[in-house]
Amino acid sequence: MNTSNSTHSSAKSDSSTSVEPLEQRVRRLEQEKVALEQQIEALRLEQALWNRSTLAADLPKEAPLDPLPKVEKLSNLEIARYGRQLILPNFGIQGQMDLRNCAMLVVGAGGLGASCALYLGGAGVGRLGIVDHDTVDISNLHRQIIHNESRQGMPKAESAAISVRMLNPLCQVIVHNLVLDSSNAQPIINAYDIVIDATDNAATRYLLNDACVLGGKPLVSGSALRFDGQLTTYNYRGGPCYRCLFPTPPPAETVTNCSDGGVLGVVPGTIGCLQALEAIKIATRMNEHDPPTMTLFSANSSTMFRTIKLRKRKPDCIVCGDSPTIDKLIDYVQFCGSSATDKTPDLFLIPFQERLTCKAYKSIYDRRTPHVLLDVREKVQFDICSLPSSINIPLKNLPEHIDEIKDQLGPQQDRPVYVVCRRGNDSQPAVKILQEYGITRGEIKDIVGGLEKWSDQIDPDFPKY
Ligand SMILES: Nc1ncnc2c1ncn2[C@@H]1O[C@H](COP(=O)(O)OP(=O)(O)OP(=O)(O)O)[C@@H](O)[C@H]1O
Ligand SMILES: [Zn+2]
Repeated sequence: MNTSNSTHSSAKSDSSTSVEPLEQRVRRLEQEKVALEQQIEALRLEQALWNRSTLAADLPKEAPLDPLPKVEKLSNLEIARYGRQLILPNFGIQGQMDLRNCAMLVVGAGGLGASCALYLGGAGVGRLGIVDHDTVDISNLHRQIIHNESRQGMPKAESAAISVRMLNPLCQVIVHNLVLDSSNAQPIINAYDIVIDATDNAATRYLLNDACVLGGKPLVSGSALRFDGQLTTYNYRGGPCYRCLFPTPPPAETVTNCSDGGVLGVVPGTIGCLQALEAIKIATRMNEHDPPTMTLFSANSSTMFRTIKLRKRKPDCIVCGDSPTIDKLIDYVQFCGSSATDKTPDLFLIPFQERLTCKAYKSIYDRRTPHVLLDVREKVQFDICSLPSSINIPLKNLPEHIDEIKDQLGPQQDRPVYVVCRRGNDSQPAVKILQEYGITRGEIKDIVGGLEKWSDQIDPDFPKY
């Protein structure tokens, strides 16, 4: 051991004193130049973070219709960066080259897309497209860790691209700051090898499914809500497409999003990581012969993960079957009854004369007119914030608690009842229920726009969540 070491070091010192051949010197300097250029690029990105407009202007905005240039050799910088995964058996140089030569599209830079895009960028995907139409909001940051406090109001696709480029300047990131819909999806999807569905709405799920079937792309799909998540790869190696499993969309009113249902931040973070893993496995052909599966995650259960084997594609599926009837993208807003941008639509279930504006309620409140203020949100929300002297009975429990309201109506049972909720949607069916029970001789009205509008129009100190 000692002997061999000393031989090595003496050989080294010999070579360091000898003159380096010109050709070798040129090669070495060229490599150093590339490494320095990459370092300059990383520093420039860091500096540009403080100058948003410079960086934003610099990001590629169009779908790259040119194919990703194929490389056949990793640079020394790449070998240093990806060393820990390069030494993995069954991954190695070939796996890294496969990633380097792969273009992936992450649709949605929200809860799922945040962890997914960061891990894909970090792993060394050659080209990463990021689609999102929305901007960064403070309420995103508990889970969408690709964004940060200083990027509030910035387009999410841009913010996500900055984070990925700062993590790994070798990954080419393409920003698609747009609503992906039938008019633009197909050429964008066709420009990538693998598509990741990190969105949150039915219209986009069906759109992505059909575009991936028509474009022949695997679709790594994830979802997360509250404490639960789900992961499936569609349209891959003879497995089913999303329509094979879910031929019709759920009724729009039964779909809950994170804003209404809540979500624990690490849940989409976990599913997003698994989506990145699935995409890496596809790109590098790992576990090629595994059957198609659906993985269910539940943070609340002791086992947490459950994997179900899926059947092959359905021969009678209208998009991936033997005789498909869908041969181009359709109107997914009409098909699903809701659009990608409908966050929480305002419902109009009762006539306007049976409703109160926030300003009208404020004057009733200021005049101290006797009344009952009924808050029909869930208790967990009522505990966050509430208006003074309101009573809390959640909408779903209302029929069993009618007597509690009657107790508040005064000796003549004639006090008006005003109903409030978070956004002015649940308060309307509550008014209908109270009317059916005929609980008061006074008026029954709800507050338009609910507590969110109260915060916007009356009391800016009232919290919004
Ligand atoms: N068709 C689409 N085109 C572009 N972006 C989309 C499309 N559909 C969904 N998205 C994006 O996917 C992301 C999904 O993220 P997530 O489920 O975490 O919800 P969110 O809208 O960020 O948050 P919240 O529901 O709390 O307001 C969002 O950023 C949304 O803008
Ligand atoms: Zn199908």
